[in-house]
Amino acid sequence: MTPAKSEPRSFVLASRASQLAQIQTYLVHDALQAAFPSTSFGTSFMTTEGDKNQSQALYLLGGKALWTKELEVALKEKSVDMLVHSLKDVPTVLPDGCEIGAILKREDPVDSLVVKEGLPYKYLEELPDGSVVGTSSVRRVSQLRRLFPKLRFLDVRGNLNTRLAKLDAPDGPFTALILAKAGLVRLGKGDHITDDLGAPVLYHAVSQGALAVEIRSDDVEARELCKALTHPETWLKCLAERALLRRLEGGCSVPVGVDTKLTDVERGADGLQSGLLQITGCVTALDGLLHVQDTLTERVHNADEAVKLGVKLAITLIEQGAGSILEEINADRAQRAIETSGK
Ligand SMILES: NCc1[nH]cc(CCC(=O)O)c1CC(=O)O
Repeated sequence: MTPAKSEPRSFVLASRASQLAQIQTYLVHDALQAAFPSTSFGTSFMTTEGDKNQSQALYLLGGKALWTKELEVALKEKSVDMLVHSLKDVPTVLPDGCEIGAILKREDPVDSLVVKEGLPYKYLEELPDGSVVGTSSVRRVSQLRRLFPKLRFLDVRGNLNTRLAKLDAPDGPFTALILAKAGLVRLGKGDHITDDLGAPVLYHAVSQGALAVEIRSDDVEARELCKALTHPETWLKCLAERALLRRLEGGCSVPVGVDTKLTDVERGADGLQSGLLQITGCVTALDGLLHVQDTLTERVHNADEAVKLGVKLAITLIEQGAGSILEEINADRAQRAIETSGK
């Protein structure tokens, strides 16, 4: 008896249900479909804990896989096959049985300033003393407080469209917001940007601007498909950045900023052979007073070497006092958790 010919497998891509997440998922979907025209790909969208808890400051919720956990459960249960994430929202340690299959070419990773509709300002320097700048990121607040001590910073939550609506609300408190450029551009809101805030003013988040696909570690077929999507330069840069963050024991909600360059790239017949990897990392105290920063540069030939450079930078930063900044933040977070638990 000949065995029944099995149906060709189809792959379901899943992400959060926010508009940005859906756009990102369709980007990955279309790239896969173009690379593998005879394979069938579908999509599925879900709400995560991070979407539901919109009231608490993000850094108080820190350390948890807020944006990824429910998705990873579905992945492990095999109800979906590939998770599409903003890599910066993906914890540096993945659950057993899950791995990053692809990292796509990075958009510009900088943060951007968006000034409230109708106001005559374009740059942070121009904002009147006491202006309220909205962001939910301790990294942005810490670094900007240091350089702009006369501005005030206020938490703003919700997906990008919600935040932009809060900014432009006539009676709202915000003069401007700081948002990742990549998200705004992907949403088609790049024209709202009044200025880019790159290094050395504002060091961006680890992996900001890069999309990643998470798969089951035992899914050989999905891994093969993912290979076609990975951008080797972005992969090396993001692995170094994630290794730095992992060694600093930070989640997505710590004041760790980076700026990474890969230059002098050597290519061979089977792709990227090596590149000169330069990574700057910084850790800034919440009040902006303490700031530790360093840069390392090395030629790297593979992921392991990129990871080692990230770890080495973390150790250098810890030697210079980054550890005590992060400990203080963890203590502050624990204290606030106690204070809010009674409410
Ligand atoms: N946590 C929110 C989040 N996650 C990824 C992006 C932007 C897109 C990206 O960095 O790839 C954003 C919005 C923001 O920080 O402004």
